[in-house]
Amino acid sequence: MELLNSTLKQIEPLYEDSVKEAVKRLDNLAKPIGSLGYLEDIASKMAGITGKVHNEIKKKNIIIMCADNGVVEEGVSACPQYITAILTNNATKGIMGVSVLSNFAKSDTTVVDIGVKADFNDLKIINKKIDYGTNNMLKGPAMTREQAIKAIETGIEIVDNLVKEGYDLLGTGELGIGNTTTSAAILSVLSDIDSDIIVGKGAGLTLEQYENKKRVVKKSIEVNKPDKDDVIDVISKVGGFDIAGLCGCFLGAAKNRVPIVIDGFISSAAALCAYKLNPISRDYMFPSHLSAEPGAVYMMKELNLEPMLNLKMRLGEGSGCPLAFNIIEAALEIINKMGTFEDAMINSDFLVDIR
Ligand SMILES: O=C(O)c1ccc[n+]([C@@H]2O[C@H](COP(=O)([O-])O)[C@@H](O)[C@H]2O)c1
Ligand SMILES: Cc1cc2nc[nH]c2cc1C
Repeated sequence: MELLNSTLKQIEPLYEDSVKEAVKRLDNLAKPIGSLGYLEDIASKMAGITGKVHNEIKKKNIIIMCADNGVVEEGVSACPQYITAILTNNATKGIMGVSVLSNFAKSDTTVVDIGVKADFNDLKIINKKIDYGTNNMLKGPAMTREQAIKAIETGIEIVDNLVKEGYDLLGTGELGIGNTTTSAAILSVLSDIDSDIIVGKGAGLTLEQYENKKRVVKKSIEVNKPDKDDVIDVISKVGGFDIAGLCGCFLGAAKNRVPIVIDGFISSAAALCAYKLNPISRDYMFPSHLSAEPGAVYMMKELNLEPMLNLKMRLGEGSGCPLAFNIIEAALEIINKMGTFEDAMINSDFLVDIR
């Protein structure tokens, strides 16, 4: 609890002076004011994070938290539980969606076993297992309060280490069969929105399975009665180790003043938990895309963030992060390299006075 508490205390707002300075420079560039839209917001937010108008990304990393969910025994996913272990094992082999896109964006990945129901012999998978999956939240709390805190602190530690290694742009991803169910439950509790309009088909469900998933989410909330004002209570009762770990990543990134990208529905649930634990942590978040999962739009509303892209993606894994990395780096190129109106005038001094 000490690491979580100290992290929450150390999170500070953006450097407003640097934001203002960046906006001033952007307004002076050779373009109509505001015409580069969201790219300008990204560039000025980056200035607020680092305290510098000019920024350059040196090393990028996507943290993939992998965990199993006990609620899968209720038939909430199209996939059997062992798929989580297979996906986790393949996440270090360069063939998964996130791996390919991450390589394309010249990013690294960090694969963390925070609670998969299997053991791995691949040393590239970081073993931070809290337990072999959570308990079935339909029958009681998914995990203990201590486990939730330990998982959040694991995420903070992973980020602390990556920052020490020189990573200056982070992404968040996950692998975990059943985690769209836990994410929907978390969002419903934290937002007071009826879970029926949040629950989606996740990795794919028949209509009958979908109706069952809605029942399971609603009943799990009824059974556990999570306290919406106590985020740790919500995570421990209806969350997962992956969401808790990613929540820690968002808090750790904010503490270290490092930008961190949100991927899809599950990653957004973790971001929302971090935001509720310390609202300032949101200043360090960049939402990559709007997941096709129906609850994703409510996640963004609750966070009051606007995703950069809408590609109808619903893969998870962190697959939206490399795309956002490219956009963030493009925004930095603009503020670093575009000329001002003054530069444009100097370049044109061969013209006779046409004013
Ligand atoms: O992040 C998303 O937007 C997203 C939407 C649908 C599915 N997923 C991925 O699919 C898995 C969860 O789906 P499900 O149906 O088992 O809850 C998990 O491994 C996620 O990475 C991810
Ligand atoms: C079934 C399946 C679920 C996934 N969740 C994230 N990536 C995935 C890839 C597959 C193949």
